[in-house]
Amino acid sequence: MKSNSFDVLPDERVRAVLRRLHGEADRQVPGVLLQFLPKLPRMLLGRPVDVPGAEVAFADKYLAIEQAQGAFCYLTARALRARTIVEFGTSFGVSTLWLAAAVRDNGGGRVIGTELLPEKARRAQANLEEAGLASFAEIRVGDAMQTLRADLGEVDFMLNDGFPLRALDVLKLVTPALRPGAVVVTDNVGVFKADYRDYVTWVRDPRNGFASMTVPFRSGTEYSVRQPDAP
Ligand SMILES: C[S@@+](CC[C@H](N)C(=O)[O-])C[C@H]1O[C@@H](n2cnc3c(N)ncnc32)[C@H](O)[C@@H]1O
Repeated sequence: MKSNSFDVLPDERVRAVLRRLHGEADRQVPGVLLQFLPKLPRMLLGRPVDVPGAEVAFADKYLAIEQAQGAFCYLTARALRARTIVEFGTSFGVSTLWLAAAVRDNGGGRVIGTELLPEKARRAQANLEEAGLASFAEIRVGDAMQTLRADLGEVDFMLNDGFPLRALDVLKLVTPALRPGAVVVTDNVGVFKADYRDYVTWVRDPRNGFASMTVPFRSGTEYSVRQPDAP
């Protein structure tokens, strides 16, 4: 049977906004691939490609998680009964909408999103409002290494979807706030293998308090669970 990721969402208003946003994101994919073309030789040689300031080159691009990943995050957050979710990398808010819907359907709470670029954060806020989810998300504008430094509360779920360069630093910053059993989902570890090598090595080292594996979504998604006996 053909899967329809949007079917997991009970609210047609949220489904309608996400359908539009995923459509726009999908139409940008060929342009994004073109932008990556010059980096292809480095990727094939197993070298890192992320560079400081890369956000600016993708300022008009969604770079969103795919629909199935959105549904997977929504269902995971529902299963965890997540009330507090941290998101590194909000962009135009596609993942934020999936997560805010989960928080609302769990009875309330907040998604703490983070976006470096103010215009992207503004668009994400407008999309949350259109979906009726604005009161379940707070988008912090600026570098996640600063904006996630305080006021997180006890975190049930984290989507680590900023650029790879900062992924491990941001995870280390948020880790003390993760409750036992919290889940961390990190997109693109398969595509940006070299960029995420240190991240994956760290999160899979049991001494750091996670159990972790790659889930075979198109781009390779690392799925990590904070262990109850974590240090
Ligand atoms: C892959 S996109 C996020 C896509 C989004 N999660 C979605 O599914 O729609 C990554 C985003 O992280 C933002 N970003 C990169 N580095 C950042 C940083 N240090 N702090 C906050 N945001 C950052 C970029 O501007 C970009 O919009």
